[in-house]
Amino acid sequence: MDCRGSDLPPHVLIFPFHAPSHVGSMLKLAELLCHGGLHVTFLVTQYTHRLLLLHSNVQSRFARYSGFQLETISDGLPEDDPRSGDKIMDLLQSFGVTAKPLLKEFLISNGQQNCNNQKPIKCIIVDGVMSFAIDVAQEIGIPIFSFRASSTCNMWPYFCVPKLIETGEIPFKGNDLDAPVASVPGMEHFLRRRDLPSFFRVQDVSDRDLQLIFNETHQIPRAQGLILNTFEDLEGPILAQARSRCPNIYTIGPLHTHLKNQLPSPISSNSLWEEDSNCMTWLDTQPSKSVIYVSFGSIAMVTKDMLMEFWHGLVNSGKRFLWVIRPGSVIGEDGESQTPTELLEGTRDRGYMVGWAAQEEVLAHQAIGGFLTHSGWNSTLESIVAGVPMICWPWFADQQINSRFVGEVWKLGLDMKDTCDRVIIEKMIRDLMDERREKFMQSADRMAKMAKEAVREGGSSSYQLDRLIEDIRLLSAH
Ligand SMILES: O=c1ccn([C@@H]2O[C@H](COP(=O)(O)OP(=O)(O)O[C@H]3O[C@H](CO)[C@@H](O)[C@H](O)[C@H]3O)[C@@H](O)[C@H]2O)c(=O)[nH]1
Ligand SMILES: C[C@H]1CC[C@@H]2C(C(=O)O)=CO[C@@H](O)[C@@H]21
Repeated sequence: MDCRGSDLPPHVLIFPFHAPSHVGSMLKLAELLCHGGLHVTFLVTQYTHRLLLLHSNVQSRFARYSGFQLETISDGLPEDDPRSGDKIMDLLQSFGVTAKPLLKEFLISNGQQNCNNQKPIKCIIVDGVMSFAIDVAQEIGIPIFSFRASSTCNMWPYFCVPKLIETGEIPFKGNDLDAPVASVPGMEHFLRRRDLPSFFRVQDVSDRDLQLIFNETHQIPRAQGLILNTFEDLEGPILAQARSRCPNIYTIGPLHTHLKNQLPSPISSNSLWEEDSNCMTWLDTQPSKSVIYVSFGSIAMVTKDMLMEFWHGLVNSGKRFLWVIRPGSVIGEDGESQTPTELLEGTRDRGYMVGWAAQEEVLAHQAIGGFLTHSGWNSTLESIVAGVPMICWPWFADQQINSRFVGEVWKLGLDMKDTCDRVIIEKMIRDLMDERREKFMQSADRMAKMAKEAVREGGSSSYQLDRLIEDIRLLSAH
């Protein structure tokens, strides 16, 4: 039987980069599209597939959608390669080379298959850092949308790179990272060199990583549209700038809240590590808003010295803390060093450490009063929705600019970039949790309300998601 002309729903391929949080947010998008009546094939690397089956609830969650399937592709690496966070840019570069021919082969063979109660794939949603898929889609003649997993405030400066070079603002002259940056429209009043995405801190603008993300960003307008995990009330002014380059932007975030609003079932877990649920029991025994939650996401790595600065700062602050130390995230960890007694005692009395937690649930817990974060975009959105003020310790990429927006534009917390010092950490924790708490809580409550409003029926993100689904239907019909 040939299903091409049947009234089956359009069939979309969703293809994320294999960084865990990109897979996580695009799975949320996949679930929203399935819920909206589309058929979805989700393409992940074999490595990610194995971890998803081991630690997430993807299989049970998607079992209710007959039109969903998980397919795999190679990332070209040996199975035992650690795929560690500090190699992420190498992984991104090599994936483009490996995956491009495989994607083409996959799409051609899908188009030749007989009907399996599904139409052939007629639309692609690809990660906004994998523009090779735009080439493939155009060669085959399939419409394609780009999904950039990071913030608009991160993406926009890449569009301004030619201007920044022309005005001599990059590469930076001298060592003053506090010098203002004038050539990113919409950010003139608060952007300093140190706030630009980390790849801008180069001696030479032909630097591989800056060029890589610059090129990826400049390919996005070739797609039919750009999907962003953000909402109009959060990034409106910068979205207006971005629309001058990408006129068709769908702002459908925060995705995790959007999903929860449409499917009031238990939280979707996209974990690639085993979640430690005991920390939730520990949190249940802590007073309201007394605990600072510490996590640096799925890519960041810290040295042992940094780890010790954080540990001293946390213990010396006298506050309770829940700290995620992801397996493999401490550089050179051999487990042999002696931990000072005062740290062990301070942790026993007031702390809890885990390898991985159910972060959305943690942030929503009544005991959480602050978040010491690396300012990854998903963590930032999750904190915003939970109304939890942040201390930002950006590690790389978009985190440097997200943290500036958190501290200076949205007034949702403190920016601690470019230092890792126990005294500063202790002081910032006290500021966030005690001295300046009231002020941060006011802005946090206000922004949390706007985020929830955006995904309600009639809200901006809800409207944009409907528009996206409708556009996919229209474009896939041809
Ligand atoms: O114990 C934990 C720690 C984290 N998370 C989840 O992991 C995700 C982390 O995502 P994010 O905050 O975006 O950080 P990264 O994993 O570092 O994400 C990469 O991808 C993001 C999207 O492009 C960028 O914004 C980041 O800078 C980049 O490092 C979030 O959904 C968290 O809820 C857990 O579930 N449990
Ligand atoms: C793989 C990382 C390099 C750049 C990507 C990014 C972005 O600029 O969109 C942010 O953080 C990362 O996850 C991506």
